[in-house]
Amino acid sequence: MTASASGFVDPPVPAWQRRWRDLRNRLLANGTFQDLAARFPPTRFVARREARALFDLCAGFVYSQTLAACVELDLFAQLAKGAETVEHLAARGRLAPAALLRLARAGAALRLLETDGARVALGPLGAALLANPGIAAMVRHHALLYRDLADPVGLLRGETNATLAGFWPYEGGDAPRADAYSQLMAASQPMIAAGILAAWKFRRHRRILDVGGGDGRFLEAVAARAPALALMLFDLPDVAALARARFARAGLAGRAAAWGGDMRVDRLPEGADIATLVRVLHDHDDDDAMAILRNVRACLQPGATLLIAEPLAAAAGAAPVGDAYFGFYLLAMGRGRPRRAAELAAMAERAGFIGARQIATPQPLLTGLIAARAG
Ligand SMILES: CC(C)=CCC/C(C)=C/CC/C(C)=C/C=C/C(C)=C/C=C/C=C(C)/C=C/C=C(C)/C=C/C=C(C)/C=C/CC(C)(C)O
Ligand SMILES: C[S@@+](CC[C@H](N)C(=O)[O-])C[C@H]1O[C@@H](n2cnc3c(N)ncnc32)[C@H](O)[C@@H]1O
Repeated sequence: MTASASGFVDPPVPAWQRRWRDLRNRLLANGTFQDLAARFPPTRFVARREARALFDLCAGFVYSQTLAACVELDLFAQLAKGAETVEHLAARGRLAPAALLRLARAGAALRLLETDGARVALGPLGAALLANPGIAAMVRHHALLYRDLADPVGLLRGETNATLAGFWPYEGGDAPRADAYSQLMAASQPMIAAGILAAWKFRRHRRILDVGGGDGRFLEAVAARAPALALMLFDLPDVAALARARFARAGLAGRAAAWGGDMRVDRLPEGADIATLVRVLHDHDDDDAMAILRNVRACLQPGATLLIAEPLAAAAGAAPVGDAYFGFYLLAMGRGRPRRAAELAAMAERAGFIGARQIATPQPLLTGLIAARAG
């Protein structure tokens, strides 16, 4: 592994791969080669696939906004029970029928919807979205992210006053905003919890401490799977108060407790045999992430388990999610970075954990999982 000036760690590229990359790039950047490849039957398929991939990158924002329009008009929920006529959907959305049909055709091209021109039904991706209401919440939330990304170079230069940073006011205490971001996290948490619960058996533990546990949505899901487990949560004071309210509503007050404070410096509650950091470390720059890991280690007995769950950089089959999506998301948020599994494992070991290893999850696109033991 080699560390660059920015602190990012990349495996070295072998010399033969660098030579092949240079040759490939010289060919691909040559217009005559492209013309020939597009006409020559054996390479035509690849040429079309690459052109389509590049077009999709050019048009990605338009596709995202097609999805945003469907979500804003609540089309997926309206179609949950079956197809509806273009006229009916147009009237509900206060659109001209021709405008609704334009959206339906765009949605059909993106597999979100299906239409025969008179009626509109869910497409396979629209149907999948219905099962995960957190996706629609994220699509709505992206209005903030895309505003900040209107000038991506300005954002990279640190010249943009990013609105997303104001959505996540970790410093300073702001109860209404903590409520807003905790609602967004709670809406998307079931997708994350499902992956973690499929990959790790919580029944074998006695007491869990969820650090940066938000409003307790993750612990509520764990509690249903492990009925004997005692539940502890630590988060900023305004958020810990939301967790207490959720535990009371869910009838968990007898087995759950929440503490408020700063997880980087304040003493964490002791006695857990498993501590979890779910979508927490990537929000923080390296010094703070190390402070959190050391603080978690300090509250655990040797042998206790640490689970880190977050989208990983360079995840097999999901590389753009970590490095492109979360790379820019966290830049707009003003701190943190996506990390590779090996980086997180090395950081956990520097903080006093041993045996750090990656655990497979059913949807690496949504969350990666690292397990380690307190040394
Ligand atoms: C039935 C027939 C005929 C065939 C079946 C064929 C078959 C088996 C098909 C598979 C169907 C299937 C199981 C589909 C499943 C689809 C799923 C699970 C889709 C899930 C999609 C999830 C998405 C799009 C998630 C998006 C999440 C986002 C954008 C999350 C953003 C998170 C943010 C911004 C977090 C911020 C936290 C912070 C601040 C960084 O810490
Ligand atoms: C992205 S959210 C994840 C919440 C939850 N784990 C989930 O996955 O839904 C990060 C959480 O860390 C909390 N947090 C951020 N900085 C903190 C700090 N210094 N001390 C305690 N909690 C903090 C936030 O309040 C928030 O609830």
